[in-house]
Amino acid sequence: MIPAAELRDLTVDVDTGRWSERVLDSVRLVVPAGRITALLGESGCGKSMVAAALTGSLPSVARRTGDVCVTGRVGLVPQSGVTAFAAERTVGEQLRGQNVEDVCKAAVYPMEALDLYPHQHSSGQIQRAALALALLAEPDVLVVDEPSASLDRGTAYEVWASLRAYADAGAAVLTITHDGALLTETGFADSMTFLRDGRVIAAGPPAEIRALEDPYVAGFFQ
Ligand SMILES: Nc1ncnc2c1ncn2[C@@H]1O[C@H](COP(=O)(O)OP(=O)(O)OP(=O)(O)O)[C@@H](O)[C@H]1O
Repeated sequence: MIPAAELRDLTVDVDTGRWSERVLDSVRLVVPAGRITALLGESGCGKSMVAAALTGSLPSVARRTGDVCVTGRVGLVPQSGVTAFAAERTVGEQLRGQNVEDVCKAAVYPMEALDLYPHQHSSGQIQRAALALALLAEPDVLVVDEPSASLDRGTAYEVWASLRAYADAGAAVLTITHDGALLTETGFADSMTFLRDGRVIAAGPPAEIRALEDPYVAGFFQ
């Protein structure tokens, strides 16, 4: 299996001048092509920092050691979809390309909303617009921060199914999520990695992870 993206002993420290913190500590993570790798963990444990490291967008106050290896082009769907768009132009003006209809369908984005400005969307709608925007660029490595956070269960299922199809077409997909239950029920994820306080505390196929008798991990499957 080809690791399209990999973190090797990644440690990230942030120092704002007023406070400093180790936000990632010796993180090892492999994101293979053709697979969905899910990253889970409590709020503030460092998931978005992993996404930032993989997409070359760590904050300026961050210092890192260790290696970040990415093969091919990487795309990011940020946690807040609205940040993927310029505020002063409609989403339709920014979602341009031959495959717009296809990517909107894959992202379950309602095309009738294309004429709206980013801030005129609901958070679930703009998140799906951001996914459509990322898919338009056909990245080899797709990092999606909370794809189903603002979605009802049915729409979340459709979005996950599209991510599954995108991985099956050959891409390496890393998804940050709290939705362990849906992922194991549907079988959409190939592997899961759990972070706690910036450290990887469990990683493996969903069935193995699900069987762990760790209250921290189990909390994500309720
Ligand atoms: N731009 C930044 N500058 C400094 N520190 C930051 C910055 N962004 C995040 N952090 C810190 O890094 C740590 C990890 O944050 P991160 O956003 O990766 O958490 P997360 O697991 O994605 O949380 P959530 O599930 O709430 O989104 C937190 O302690 C946070 O305060």
